[in-house]
Amino acid sequence: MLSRAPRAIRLAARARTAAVASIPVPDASSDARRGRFVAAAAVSTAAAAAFAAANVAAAEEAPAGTDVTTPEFAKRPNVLFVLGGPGAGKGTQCERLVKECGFVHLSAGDLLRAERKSGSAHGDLIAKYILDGRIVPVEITVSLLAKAMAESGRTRFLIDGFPRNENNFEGWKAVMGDSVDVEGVLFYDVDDETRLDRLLERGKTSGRTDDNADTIQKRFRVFKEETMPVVSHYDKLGRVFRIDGAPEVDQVFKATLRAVAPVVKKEAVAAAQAMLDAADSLDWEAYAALCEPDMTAVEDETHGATVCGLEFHKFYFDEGKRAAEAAKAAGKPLPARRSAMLSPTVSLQTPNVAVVSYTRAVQSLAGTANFAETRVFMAHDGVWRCAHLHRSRAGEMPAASVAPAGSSDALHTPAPISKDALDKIYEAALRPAAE
Ligand SMILES: Nc1ncnc2c1ncn2[C@@H]1O[C@H](COP(=O)(O)OP(=O)(O)OP(=O)(O)O)[C@@H](O)[C@H]1O
Ligand SMILES: O=c1ccn([C@@H]2O[C@H](COP(=O)(O)O)[C@@H](O)[C@H]2O)c(=O)[nH]1
Repeated sequence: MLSRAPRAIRLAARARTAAVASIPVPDASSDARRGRFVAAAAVSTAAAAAFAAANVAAAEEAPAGTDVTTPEFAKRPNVLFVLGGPGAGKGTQCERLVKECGFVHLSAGDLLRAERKSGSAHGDLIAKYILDGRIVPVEITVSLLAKAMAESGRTRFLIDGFPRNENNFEGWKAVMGDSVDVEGVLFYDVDDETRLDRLLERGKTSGRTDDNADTIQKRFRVFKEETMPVVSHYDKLGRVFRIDGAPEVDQVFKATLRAVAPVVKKEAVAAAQAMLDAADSLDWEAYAALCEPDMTAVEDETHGATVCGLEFHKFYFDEGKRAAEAAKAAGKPLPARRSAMLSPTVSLQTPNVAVVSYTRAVQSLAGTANFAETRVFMAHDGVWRCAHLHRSRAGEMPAASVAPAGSSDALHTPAPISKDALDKIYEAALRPAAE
């Protein structure tokens, strides 16, 4: 479940990185090949095999049954690409997002500079490309990103300064496939003149070989000609969060927080849905991983009292499991339950506190019961946990008079919620009226 995700990502990325590392990297003179997706095709074949191997390995390590109701989205890391011309303030804003929202910041440029310094076999090549303001072969960059993502053990990333061109974009897709959710692009818009001033100023102390007037002009040209088409691609998909990066840093950060709010809200809804799935499948381990240890709760079962801690809730999981085992032993139909989240709204109190309210419709053969639920979530290092739950019964409908024959067994394993259904949930959850 959620707590296991980083391990699965680690396994997948380890295999991917190994596959990418084995791809020969052309030397700096073979520029004619760049931009024609040759590298991407090479990455693709190796990565496909690596992916299959990593996914099998991850599945083999999974405790039996824990994956039954984990929606796909809950297992995948979220990625926001951060783009903008050189000197637009990407790194500055990412640093603030790390501090205030628990994102992991991976600057492709920083990773390349570190790789160069590490004495890697690609060191000279990287140094030459950076000095020329050109884009380093995608095999190197993607493998560094995949490795860093895996090593972080986390699931919420800002990938800064990447993808820099179409070839980068194809290389990323070939290696990452559907294993991550790219939420979109944070795009910092700042005119050339301002950025040039900033970079020349930064160049006085940065020690960067490319913070000089000559290389800066080359970088500006590469940005316009190669990176802007990637931004346009995401623009057409409605996935560019455009931010005016010209005002002072604090003001830009306010706009940045507004831009990331939909992504943050989506995560909170996903955490709530994962809790419902865990409850339906009586998966205590998964449920507990989504709770603060001192979670408070008011629900019909507490008769108006506020309970604190997890023991109260664990009782129902333990008893539910016992009832299921007893039913199985007696050859009776297994009890089954499935929850759907209806009309969710999310209110972000801070970037790390979200109030998720919805109607929970619980289906079982005994009938359908609706509950009004509110869950308050807190994020630590980008991981959401429930700090408070309020549930009230909101309506009930008795069982349909005729249940389809044999349906009880089929229902025992609740079907994972579909991507389409989730998209609808998110659409509803992210309506501005929720604020
Ligand atoms: N809003 C701002 N107003 C004024 N200066 C800024 C602002 N944002 C960043 N800076 C300064 O501009 C310089 C470039 O910022 P930063 O390194 O964040 O840009 P970047 O987009 O990451 O650049 P690059 O792509 O070249 O790495 C830094 O010296 C930074 O302190
Ligand atoms: O994906 C990438 C990112 C960076 N590069 C090279 O590094 C420099 C500096 O990048 P910054 O984002 O400004 O730190 C860039 O001009 C490229 O030469 C890259 O090739 N691919």
